[in-house]
Amino acid sequence: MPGGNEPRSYYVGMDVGTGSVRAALVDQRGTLLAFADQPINQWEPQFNHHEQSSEDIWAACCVVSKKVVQGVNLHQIRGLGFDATCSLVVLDKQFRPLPVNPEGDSRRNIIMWLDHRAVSQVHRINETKHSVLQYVGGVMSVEMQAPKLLWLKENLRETCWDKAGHFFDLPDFLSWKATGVTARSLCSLVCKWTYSAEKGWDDSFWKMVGLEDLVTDNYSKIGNQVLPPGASLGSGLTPEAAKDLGLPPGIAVAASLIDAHAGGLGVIGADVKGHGLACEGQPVTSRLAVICGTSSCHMGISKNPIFVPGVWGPYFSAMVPGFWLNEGGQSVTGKLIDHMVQGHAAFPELQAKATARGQSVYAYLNSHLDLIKKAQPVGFLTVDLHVWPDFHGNRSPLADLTLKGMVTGLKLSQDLDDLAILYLATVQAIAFGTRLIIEAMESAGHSISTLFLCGGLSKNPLFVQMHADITGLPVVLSQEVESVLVGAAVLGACASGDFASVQLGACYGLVGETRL
Ligand SMILES: Nc1ncnc2c1ncn2[C@@H]1O[C@H](COP(=O)(O)OP(=O)(O)O)[C@@H](O)[C@H]1O
Ligand SMILES: O=C(CO)[C@H](O)[C@H](O)COP(=O)(O)O
Repeated sequence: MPGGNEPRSYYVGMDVGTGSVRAALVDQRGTLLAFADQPINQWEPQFNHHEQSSEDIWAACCVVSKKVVQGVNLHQIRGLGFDATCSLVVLDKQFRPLPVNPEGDSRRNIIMWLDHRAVSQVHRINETKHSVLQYVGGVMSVEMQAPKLLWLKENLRETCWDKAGHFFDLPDFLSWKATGVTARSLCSLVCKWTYSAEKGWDDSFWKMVGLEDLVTDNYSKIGNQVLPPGASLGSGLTPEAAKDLGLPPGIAVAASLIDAHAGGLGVIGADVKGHGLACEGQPVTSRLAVICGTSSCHMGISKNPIFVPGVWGPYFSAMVPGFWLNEGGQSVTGKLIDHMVQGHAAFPELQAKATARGQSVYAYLNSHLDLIKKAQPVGFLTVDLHVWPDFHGNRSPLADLTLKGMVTGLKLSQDLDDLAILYLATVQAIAFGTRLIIEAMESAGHSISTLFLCGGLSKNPLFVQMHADITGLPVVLSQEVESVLVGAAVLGACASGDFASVQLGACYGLVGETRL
């Protein structure tokens, strides 16, 4: 399809991350032509409760969509794809927001992916040892949907649970909002809801965990029409949504992806020829896509199912059709780095100095580390200071939400040098966490030769370098930094029929830079 000088077709990708909504206009060669972002609200009404508003998120989608198509011939826009975090959206029978909080604030109708309120619920679910748990690494995460649903039933029975008509994963809410079609994506249901691509829903699981009411009406509240990512939904964009988004009514809208899976799709098929990389000529199963933003998600695919204790999956066709997927994860990586840096006594000084130099605090810290390192490489500055990064539990491979963070080697001083070294130790701790996940995946049967990084943290050269140094693997950065958005646009391209599959759409991501 690609080729020729003038792009014939455009596709819009929409990526709803934790902190902001991003949109991109992408052409049929996978080139990103326009980008816009818009922050979204987050509430943390109490510790471990993280909430958002579906109306606030949709409004942000409308802002960024209109921005990226400014000046474009709307008739050339062929498709729209969404990816989003795996947050839980709650609507009543008339699709109106319902409160997920005891305050009854229905603006806050989303339980976010990193919310850890449902601890006792997930403990009871794991106690059942139900067979579906084999397909989430043996232990269900508190961040998945069943524990949160059980929490709503047990804690907000009258104000939320009994009134609820629809429980959506956020990516599926967005595609419903765009098309009026309540079909769910195979990606979200397989990865976060225990749905099996082969067998569908398992009644015995929902009954065993006390959510038997979801089985009634053939799972109407959580989805009984399931489509592969990239499938075209209904009659496409509704006139109302088209007006909201500033896009042509009727354009194809794709069944969605979770954000990490869109990022994985956006990079894992990249053309690596000519860079002398270990993975050149190797199967795509030798590549590990690491989508590193607020959290980090480690996406490895295989032709046959691989059961990795403590690593989510194996999930069939949840990211690349026809492949099994294992997803390792670290719940807080960017968020942890922000937490450590912003909470340090020297942060005001850092902020002032970075601003004076017109730099981000991370660019400033990276250059400060180069300034204070001695004869040895910068990584040796932390020889006496170490961080254990599980401040929000361990998602993979230990799969233990009770674990906490730890710092050892602190002194009485709290100056800018101390902050820089603590920042470095945190980045290294995250890279060691990635190494632990890779070791678990390889012991179970994966064979990984190259890391493909994308997401906000991939823009931090120190973060990338520490991943290469500590895992001992080459790290590939794609030419297009917004790979998650390219992944979302690939969905729209596939739904439009211009590409026969998401793989074909995704293999035009190009490698721009490598690090060894
Ligand atoms: N240029 C950058 N340099 C260093 N860190 C960055 C950069 N851009 C984003 N980040 C970090 O990445 C995280 C946000 O990741 P991103 O992928 O943009 O968002 P989301 O997690 O919402 O999808 C934040 O912790 C932020 O500090
Ligand atoms: O569990 C997830 C993916 O499977 C979450 O959606 C992801 O961890 C959050 O992404 P981000 O860090 O980019 O906000």
